[in-house]
Amino acid sequence: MPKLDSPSHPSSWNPHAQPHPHPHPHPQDHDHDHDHDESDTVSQLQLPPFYSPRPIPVSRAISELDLNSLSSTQSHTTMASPLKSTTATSQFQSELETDTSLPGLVSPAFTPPSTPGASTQRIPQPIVVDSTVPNGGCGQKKPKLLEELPEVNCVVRARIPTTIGGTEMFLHLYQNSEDSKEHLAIVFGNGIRSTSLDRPREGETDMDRLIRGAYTGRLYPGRTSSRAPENEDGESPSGKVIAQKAEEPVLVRIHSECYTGETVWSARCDCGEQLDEAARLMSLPGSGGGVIIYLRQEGRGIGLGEKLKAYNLQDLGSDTVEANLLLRHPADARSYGLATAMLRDLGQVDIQLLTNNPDKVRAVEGPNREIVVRERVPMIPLAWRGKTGGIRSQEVGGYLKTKIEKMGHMLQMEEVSESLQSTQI
Ligand SMILES: Nc1nc2c(ncn2[C@@H]2O[C@H](COP(=O)(O)OP(=O)(O)OP(=O)(O)O)[C@@H](O)[C@H]2O)c(=O)[nH]1
Repeated sequence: MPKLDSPSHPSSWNPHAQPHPHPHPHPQDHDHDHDHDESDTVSQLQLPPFYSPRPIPVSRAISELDLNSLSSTQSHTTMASPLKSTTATSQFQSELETDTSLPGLVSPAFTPPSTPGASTQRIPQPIVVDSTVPNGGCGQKKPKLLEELPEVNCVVRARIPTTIGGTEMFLHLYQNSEDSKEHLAIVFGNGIRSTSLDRPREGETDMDRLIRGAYTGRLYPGRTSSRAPENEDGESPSGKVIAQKAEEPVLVRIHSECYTGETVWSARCDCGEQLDEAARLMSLPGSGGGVIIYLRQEGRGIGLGEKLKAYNLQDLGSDTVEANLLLRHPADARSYGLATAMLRDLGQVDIQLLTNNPDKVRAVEGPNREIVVRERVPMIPLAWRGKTGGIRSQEVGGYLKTKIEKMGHMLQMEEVSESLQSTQI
């Protein structure tokens, strides 16, 4: 039975407490997939005193960063040669191929942002990764994983026509053996099915199956059978369904909930933009579709309330990692075992992962490499690519800088520097 959530943080603080070297994890995350060595991180940090964070405004703190001293060659991707993606869509592929100045594999160089009219419409090139070898393009850290994957069960799915060029997706809602949250799989493509959803339930009727989404083909008024007629082609009169490409790794994004970035227009992070961009790529004609695993681990697993406290600490001068530690949480309290189990349930074992986070690559592969990440597609902020609609703020610049410097995210630092310098609040 799913366990109920319980507060993960003591209600009272010890004003003399230092950031805890082994902070109490989020209840969902007791498998400690994520192996940040917090004690190391804490000892390396020049943390402000608990009750007296740096008494300077965050905007000034960021503008005072020594941007020139930042390494522009930081790289975690050291595979020997760029391999052309086997999975990119025809449009995706042609965008890549026409871009003759595409970045190299090791440290992709991107168009400096913020030059009006200089938009190149580039999209990031997939990078081959291999977690079984050192320097395989996904960091060195071995995540601590549960020995067995959690159980997951897709209880319902429904067709959702989207605002993204009329493309349709199927929203799958899961229950699991680890927590009581409603984790989701957003599936673009008509060939991807959930094994647990399709499994017959004792005593259910065809109408029960139709209502919980365990049908083939399409629903229409008056339909009574959960099995589609043989000749049904899966097209709807109003929507576009992306056809999955057989035998090719599907594009996957594992996304953690961010109420602030996805719902209330926060410019503190790039979460909303990343979700939109993942959906856009999976909606491209010929893309083969894709899966967004949407995990309810708000605030890197510490919950919304604690994240809001962390934002106040950030306004008082801490960065995103320091703020978590000051609140006695890990820098990152997330795990990805549920994502691994959900992807397996959806029949996706070879994947192309949209991420900059090296720990995600290793963690989603699971304790016995139940999933294999074949390629990583970097998530380059739109603003850095000269695209419109990208998030520009001092806060997001500082946030990305910290993710690169302290969390090992595979983005180039010089781009953050340029982005920060050109920021208009
Ligand atoms: N604690 C904390 N969480 C934050 C902050 N800003 C964003 N988040 C959370 O960070 C998470 C971002 O998750 P993702 O975008 O899936 O992943 P990521 O680790 O950034 O890696 P990518 O795959 O490269 O995007 C979400 O759960 C956000 O709510 C912050 O300042 N503090």
